[in-house]
Amino acid sequence: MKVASTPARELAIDVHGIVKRFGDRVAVDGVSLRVEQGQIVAFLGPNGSGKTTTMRVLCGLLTPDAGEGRVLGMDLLRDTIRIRQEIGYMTQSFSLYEELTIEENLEFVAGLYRLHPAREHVRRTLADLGLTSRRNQLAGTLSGGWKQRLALAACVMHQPRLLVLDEPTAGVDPKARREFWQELHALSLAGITVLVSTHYMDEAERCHQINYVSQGRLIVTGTVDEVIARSGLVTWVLRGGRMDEAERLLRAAPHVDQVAPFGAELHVVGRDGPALARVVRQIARDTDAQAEPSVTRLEDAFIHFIGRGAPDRNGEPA
Ligand SMILES: Nc1ncnc2c1ncn2[C@@H]1O[C@H](COP(=O)(O)OP(=O)(O)OP(=O)(O)O)[C@@H](O)[C@H]1O
Repeated sequence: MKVASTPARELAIDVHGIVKRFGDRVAVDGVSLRVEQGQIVAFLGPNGSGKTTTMRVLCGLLTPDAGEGRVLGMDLLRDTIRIRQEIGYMTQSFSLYEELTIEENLEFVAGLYRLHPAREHVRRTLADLGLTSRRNQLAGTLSGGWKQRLALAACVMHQPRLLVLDEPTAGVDPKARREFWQELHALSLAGITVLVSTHYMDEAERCHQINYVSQGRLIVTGTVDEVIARSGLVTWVLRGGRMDEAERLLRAAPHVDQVAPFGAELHVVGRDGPALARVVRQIARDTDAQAEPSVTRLEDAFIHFIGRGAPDRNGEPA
């Protein structure tokens, strides 16, 4: 046993070369990933890029066609039943019994998982998720945010070590989304590893690790800062002056990869820093605008990665 190579923090996920095919379609294409225990990990990418399939393979719900690795210290290929017992999975269309109360829904789930004593598991889960005062409310009368909180309660009641959430906040208002993310961070602090797919940049920015998926491949992995740095992009902001004209000139200018209006500002992004600076300063002068360098945002980095998308294996446009 090589003690010296033991990582500082235990790895919840350590997989290599994962491939998953559906017929001729390669949904996951050679994914390798390491995730430390207790991290919140985002999967981003266009619809159909393989986020859900990747997460399903990683939590033992789908068997990969190739690849190997360990999840929660167990063998991804041999220990799938044991891995599944340790995961909580919230699908895109989580289902609740609308005609049952919050408490009755959780009692039902406790029965499915054969949790004993069920009453105690339900009581603890209601308290942990801030649902106790609403426990007698019918699920069908809950707002989107509370329904989603109940769905989260249902998938953490059996105390999983790995939580898999497939676009959990789609259609939920900003306040409820923020509260939901506070819950995820509390779970993370308790040592639970969270895999979450999302299309929201602000949610990605709340994660310890971001994975950008395109056509089944991991295009980039890292922290927010690492992902932005890997894009190699430089950003300038223009304000004041004749913005319509500035935008038109910038779109036609060399060394400008992206131009995006934000309120009264234009964000201009490119890869060649000195060349971009020259172009932006000239156009700012010509349009009576002020120009200054700015911080590259995650969204700009992703738009850059989308544009570069990996070669398509499935014969569809990138
Ligand atoms: N059970 C299945 N049988 C056949 N093809 C599938 C199956 N599940 C997924 N696919 C295909 O695999 C590819 C990846 O799908 P997946 O659902 O993983 O993408 P996604 O990034 O999660 O998409 P979305 O953002 O729309 O949820 C798609 O082309 C999809 O049609």
